[in-house]
Amino acid sequence: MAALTRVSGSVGLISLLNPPVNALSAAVRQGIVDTVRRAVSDPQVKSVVICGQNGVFCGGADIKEFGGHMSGPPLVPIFNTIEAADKPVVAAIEGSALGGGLELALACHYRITQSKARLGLPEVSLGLLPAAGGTQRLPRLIGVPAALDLITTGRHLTGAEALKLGIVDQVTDQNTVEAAVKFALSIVGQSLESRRISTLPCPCPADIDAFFEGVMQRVKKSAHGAIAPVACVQAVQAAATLPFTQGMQREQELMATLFGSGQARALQYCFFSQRVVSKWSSPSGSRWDTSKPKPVTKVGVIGLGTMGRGITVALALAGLSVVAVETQQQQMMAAQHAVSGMLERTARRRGVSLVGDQIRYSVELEAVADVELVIEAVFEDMALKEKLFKQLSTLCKADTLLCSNTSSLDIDHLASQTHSPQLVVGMHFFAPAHVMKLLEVVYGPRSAPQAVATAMELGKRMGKVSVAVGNCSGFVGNRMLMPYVEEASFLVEEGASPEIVDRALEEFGFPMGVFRMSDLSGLDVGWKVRKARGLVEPGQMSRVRQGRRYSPLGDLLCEQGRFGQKTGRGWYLYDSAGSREAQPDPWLQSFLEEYRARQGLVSRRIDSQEVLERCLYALINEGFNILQEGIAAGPEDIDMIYVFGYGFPRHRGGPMFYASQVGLAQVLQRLEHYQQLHPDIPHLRPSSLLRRLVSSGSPRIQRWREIIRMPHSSL
Ligand SMILES: CC(C)(COP(=O)(O)OP(=O)(O)OC[C@H]1O[C@@H](n2cnc3c(N)ncnc32)[C@H](O)[C@@H]1OP(=O)(O)O)[C@@H](O)C(=O)NCCC(=O)NCCSC(=O)C[C@@H](O)CCCCCCCCCCCCC(=O)O
Ligand SMILES: NC(=O)c1ccc[n+]([C@@H]2O[C@H](COP(=O)([O-])OP(=O)(O)OC[C@H]3O[C@@H](n4cnc5c(N)ncnc54)[C@H](O)[C@@H]3O)[C@@H](O)[C@H]2O)c1
Repeated sequence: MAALTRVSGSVGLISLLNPPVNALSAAVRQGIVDTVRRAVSDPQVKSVVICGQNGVFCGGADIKEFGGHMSGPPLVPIFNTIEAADKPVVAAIEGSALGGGLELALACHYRITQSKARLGLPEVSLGLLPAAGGTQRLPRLIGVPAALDLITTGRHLTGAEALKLGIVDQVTDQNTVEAAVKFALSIVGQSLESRRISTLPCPCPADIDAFFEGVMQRVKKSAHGAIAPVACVQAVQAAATLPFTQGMQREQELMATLFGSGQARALQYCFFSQRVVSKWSSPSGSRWDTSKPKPVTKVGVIGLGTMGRGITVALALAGLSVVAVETQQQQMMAAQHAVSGMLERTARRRGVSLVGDQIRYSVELEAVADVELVIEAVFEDMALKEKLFKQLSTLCKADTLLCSNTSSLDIDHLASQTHSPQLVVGMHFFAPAHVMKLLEVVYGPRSAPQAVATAMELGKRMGKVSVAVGNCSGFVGNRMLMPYVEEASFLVEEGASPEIVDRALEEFGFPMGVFRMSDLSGLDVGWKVRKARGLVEPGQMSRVRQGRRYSPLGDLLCEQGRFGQKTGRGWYLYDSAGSREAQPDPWLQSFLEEYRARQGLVSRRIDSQEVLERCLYALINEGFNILQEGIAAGPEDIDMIYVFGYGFPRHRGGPMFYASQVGLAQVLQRLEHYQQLHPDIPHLRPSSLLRRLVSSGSPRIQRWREIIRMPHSSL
């Protein structure tokens, strides 16, 4: 899995071969040991170049090996041997040098890279740290602050950025291996003393203790309970304060604490799930590998409110031409201004040039007549959308895909308004649409495989994690959110405060609890939806609606004009309208006391365990219903939707993975317990799929799809 050839007379060229990313599997590691030994002992070899075949240097350790028994030679001694070699070793980096791949390059004496190659130490995103010397060599090479940034965020750099930071010695736009071989020939016989990074002193900031204290505080705050970023800081601190050998020992100790952790398992599950969801399939049998996307270069966006603006920016940044239509003149002007601002800021942050001239604005719907795909983002009003889809179906080209950004309305019904229902799918973006990574692609029974494939491909071009899901009210994400939010309100009726509920969820790892989140997005949004569903009875306090338990608390707050941050009060109090600093509101406390008294509710103490169980198990239970109905193809789809769209802590793997870690039998038992206490709450009734999985012995999450597909008795 690694080959040695002699090129240009005296250069030993070692090529890693393990497609697609030359991951450092046991066989590759053994290959490196053997080829390095041969190259070093061959008198005809004067210098060495290490490269990867097929245009990729190395994607790091083989993550698939982490789940099982690790065999084969370990990386640390291999890299130490390379660094200690008395012949110059040059890394020729094409494609990617990530994780162990970059650590291999850091053990070499020189690094030459393609300008567009991706370099980085992304182990933290897998719940690990760079444990083949990365935490000790990188700070010695580029200094502590820059190394900390890369190691604690895991972000990737381009070759050009890596050159600026001093990680590589040369960047080329020519053939990288040829450039490296030429370079290797030119340095034969030169001293390697200053090229062995492990022997260099570690450049440190002045007051090192205060510096690390500050860094640790910042990292802990943004980690939301993830342990790997904290361990990364500790490892770099060891590089800054200890000799290399002791630092390496500390790196290994810290890695040992992370390696078998539940968080590492969850994060590695997320890595593979993100790839699993791109391989979509639908119950009708259409699949990613048999459905060819239609080429799309020009897209129409209808409605330039909150969502339409972000979608326009996302499309333009992906290099597509956009025709943006808004009927309200004033909105149009505001939208043009907002889109330019978003583009400028994003372009500046990404270091790319502006792409605003690809957008054409119009107040006439006819402007989209020649686009290949339309994304509708007008008000959430079925009558309005029906009319629009009828018009679009007539005025667009016969093969134009018509997509809706609706958050909950029936995609099949919209499709039925058009001449070609097979060309209609949902493209459900999340706000802000140019930032949020999630895209739910909603197919109906009549959607053509090509329509789904095209929407999925377009999502990918915009850098989204696209998940294909079936059509139902709220699709996957919002449907599961409903029981979660409802449970939170029930808990407040029963005696909790919004602060108690939010604190428990934030300690679990959500960036915001239910109530802070509702205040941010606006209480009126849910109010409108409940009104449309006929659930709102103005001024009424009844706790049963449409035959099931209902909490009117949100409606009562809206009736008081409390819409959240935008009005300066909602579940919390804010200094002023638009302010973000949430304070507990004494008014709300007395309002709740009065409410409970009028309802005859006796307030009780509610602890964080109950908050987590009631909110999360209700959400998870709905996830099982969704899987059972085939709305999501597998647990990975649900988990990626929650991680990328709803802030579910990635280090918990998503709701379904979390349930598998808690134990399905335990989740079932607690749901049964709460259902007995609250028989009027239907979403606490355990899903029959959950029961089936438990009676099948609670198999690993990777096996759930088999059980879901198995025919079963409905008794
Ligand atoms: C490389 C990429 C950027 C390429 O992206 P692209 O879009 O082109 O392709 P895909 O992402 O679709 O990938 C294609 C295909 O390849 C699979 N794959 C990718 N990378 C890997 C990998 N590293 N390992 C395995 N498989 C990989 C991917 O799954 C796709 O296949 P699929 O079938 O799913 O379609 C991009 O792929 C990417 O970003 N890859 C990951 C890069 C990364 O994160 N690298 C870091 C890996 S971790 C690492 O390197 C650790 C090192 O620091 C070494 C540490 C040594 C530790 C050894 C263990 C010590 C244990 C000590 C504990 C002791 C405990 C005790 O004492 O008990
Ligand atoms: N806001 C969110 O967080 C969010 C998230 C996901 C999905 N959505 C969905 O996206 C859609 C739009 O939501 P929004 O929050 O951007 O709404 P919005 O009220 O901010 O904007 C809607 C825009 O559509 C325009 N419009 C109305 N009728 C039109 C027509 N016939 N032709 C052209 N423009 C027209 C309005 O003037 C307005 O500018 C809704 O279906 C909503 O459910 C919203």
